Amino acid sequence: MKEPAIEINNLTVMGGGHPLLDSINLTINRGEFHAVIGPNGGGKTTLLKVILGLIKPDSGSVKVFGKTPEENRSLIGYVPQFRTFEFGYPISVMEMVLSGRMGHIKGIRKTYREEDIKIARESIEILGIEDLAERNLSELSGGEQQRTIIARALAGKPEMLLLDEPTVYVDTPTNRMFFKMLEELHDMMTILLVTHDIGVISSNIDYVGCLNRKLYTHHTNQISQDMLDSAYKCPVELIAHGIPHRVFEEHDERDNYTGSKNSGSDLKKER
Ligand SMILES: Nc1ncnc2c1ncn2[C@@H]1O[C@H](COP(=O)(O)OP(=O)(O)OP(=O)(O)O)[C@@H](O)[C@H]1O
Repeated sequence: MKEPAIEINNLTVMGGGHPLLDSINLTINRGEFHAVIGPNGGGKTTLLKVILGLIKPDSGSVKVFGKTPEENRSLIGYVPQFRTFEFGYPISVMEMVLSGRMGHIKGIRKTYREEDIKIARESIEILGIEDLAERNLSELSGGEQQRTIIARALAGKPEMLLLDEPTVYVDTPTNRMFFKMLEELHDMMTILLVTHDIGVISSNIDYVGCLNRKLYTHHTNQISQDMLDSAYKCPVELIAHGIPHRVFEEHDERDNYTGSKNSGSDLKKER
């Protein structure tokens, strides 16, 4: 029987007098890989923060592995947006990854134990960045920094990984490696990835949701133009099954877009 990792029912979150999330329903079962796409400001980060228990719903309910988000937050590994990190600090990769153990050390004096160091090393190995362990974070490439902050999330020994715009600062080859790595992580845990970049949606994702205050979940990893239209309200790039295979809708800049023009099968150009 399927065990829900996340169960969200009729969730509404208000901000500035408006709904930031409006009557959201979402179930993610253990072991699934979900992606939520949507435009900037569509509510993706807000959704992740509700799952983490950092933002309280105005109405509706959220369960994380059957309990409140606060009760089970330690089961979640959170990879926040890159811009929330200060990579200029003189801190090594190992130190950064070890900081992911903080929540697991009891007491006021936070001293890393041998077990913490062992788990941090394992996380570094999973991400394949052993060679970088003693390097300063500020010297690394965007892709290497990306691996480091994911290793930090893994150091908390999560059962689910939440990733917020994980590919913003990485180039296409790094993106491909990133998805290969996520595929491997998917064998170990449940994953929810949110992004405004539909180019990151790959064939190993089980379900795609489109979020723009309201959430539309699709039981497919193929994004259709209608799905995008409902979330973005304007023509955007469409990616077909598999990362390198991109399809673009014809887009006339002079058009004032008012709604759905093409179905997925009307797509014409291919690179
Ligand atoms: N505390 C708040 N009060 C009022 N409005 C807020 C609050 N927090 C966020 N917002 C607004 O809610 C909307 C959703 O923000 P959120 O960060 O969830 O979007 P997002 O989809 O993650 O965007 P991006 O892709 O740009 O990161 C934005 O318009 C933002 O300005």
